[in-house]
Amino acid sequence: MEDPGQYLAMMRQTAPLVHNITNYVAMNVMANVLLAAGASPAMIHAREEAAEFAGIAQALSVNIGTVSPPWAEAMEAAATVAGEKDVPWVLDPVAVGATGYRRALGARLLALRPTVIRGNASEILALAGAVSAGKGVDAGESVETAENAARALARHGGAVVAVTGAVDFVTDGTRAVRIANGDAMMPRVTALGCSLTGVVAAFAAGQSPFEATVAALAYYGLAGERAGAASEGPGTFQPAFLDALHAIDPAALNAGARIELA
Ligand SMILES: Nc1ncnc2c1ncn2[C@@H]1O[C@H](COP(=O)(O)OP(=O)(O)OP(=O)(O)O)[C@@H](O)[C@H]1O
Ligand SMILES: Cc1ncsc1CCO
Ligand SMILES: [Mg+2]
Repeated sequence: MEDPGQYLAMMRQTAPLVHNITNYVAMNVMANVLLAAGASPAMIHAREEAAEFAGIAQALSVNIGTVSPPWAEAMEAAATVAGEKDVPWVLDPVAVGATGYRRALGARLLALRPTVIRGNASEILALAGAVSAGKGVDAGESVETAENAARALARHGGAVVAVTGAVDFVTDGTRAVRIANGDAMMPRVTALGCSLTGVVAAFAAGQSPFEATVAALAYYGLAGERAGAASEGPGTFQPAFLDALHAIDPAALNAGARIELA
C-alpha cells in the first residue's frame, strides 16, 4: 500500500466518535489509546442505550472479553443498528474458542456481518470453526497458521479479517497483506489488542475497510516499535506507547510502515 499515512490523516481530521462495547480490563487503556491516536472514544454498554448510541457513532467496536448476558444483548442490538445505518463495526472475538457460551455468541455476532474482524491467531481459527489451542485470551498459534482460516472467514462473511501477532495478516478474501511492524513487548501489556480493535474502528470511519485496517495496524505497530526503543519493560512501555501514538504523523507512518503483499 502506497500511502497509509493518508488514512491516519483522514482519521485525525474526522476525529471520529467511536462507540466501544469492550471489557473491564480494556476500558481505560482503550479510551486512552483512542484519544492519543486522535479519535473520540465512548465506552457505552447498557442494553437500554447501546443500540441508540451505535446509531449516532461514526464507528463501533464490539469486544467479548468479559461478556455476560446483558452485555451480549447490548452487543447484538448495537451491531444490528450499525448494520442498518452503515456504521462500520469491528468485532474482537476475545477467547472465542474457550467456552461454549463464547462460541455461540461469536457465531451470532458473525451473523450480523462485522465490517472488520480483528483477533489473534487462536481467535480467528476458533471463529472460523477450526480447532484452536488458544490459552484463554492469549494466542496459542502463529499468525501463519490462521491465514487460511482468515481468508475463509473473509470470503464467507464479507468482512475484512485481521490476524495480529509477530507479523500481522489482513485479508478481504481476495487481497491479502502482511504488516511487519510491532514490538515483542506488546503482548506483555494487557488490552493492547483490544485497544487496537478500537483504533481499527476509528480508521474505518468513512474509509475503505481493507486499506483503513492495514494502515491502522502499521500505525499501531510503528508506535509499538518507538515505545519499545524508549522503554525498559512492560511498565514503562505503556506511557511511551501512548506518547508514540500521539507523536506519529502521516509522513512518519509512510516512512516506517512495513507492509507487503501476501
Ligand atoms: N511478538 C510480537 N512482535 C511484534 N508485535 C507483536 C507481537 N505480538 C503482538 N504484536 C502486536 O501487538 C498488537 C496486539 O496484537 P495481539 O495479537 O497481541 O492482540 P491480542 O492477543 O488480541 O491482545 P489482548 O487480547 O491482550 O488485547 C498488534 O499490533 C500486533 O502486531
Ligand atoms: C486479560 C483479559 N481477560 C479477559 S479480557 C482481557 C483483556 C485482554 O484480552
Ligand atoms: Mg485480544
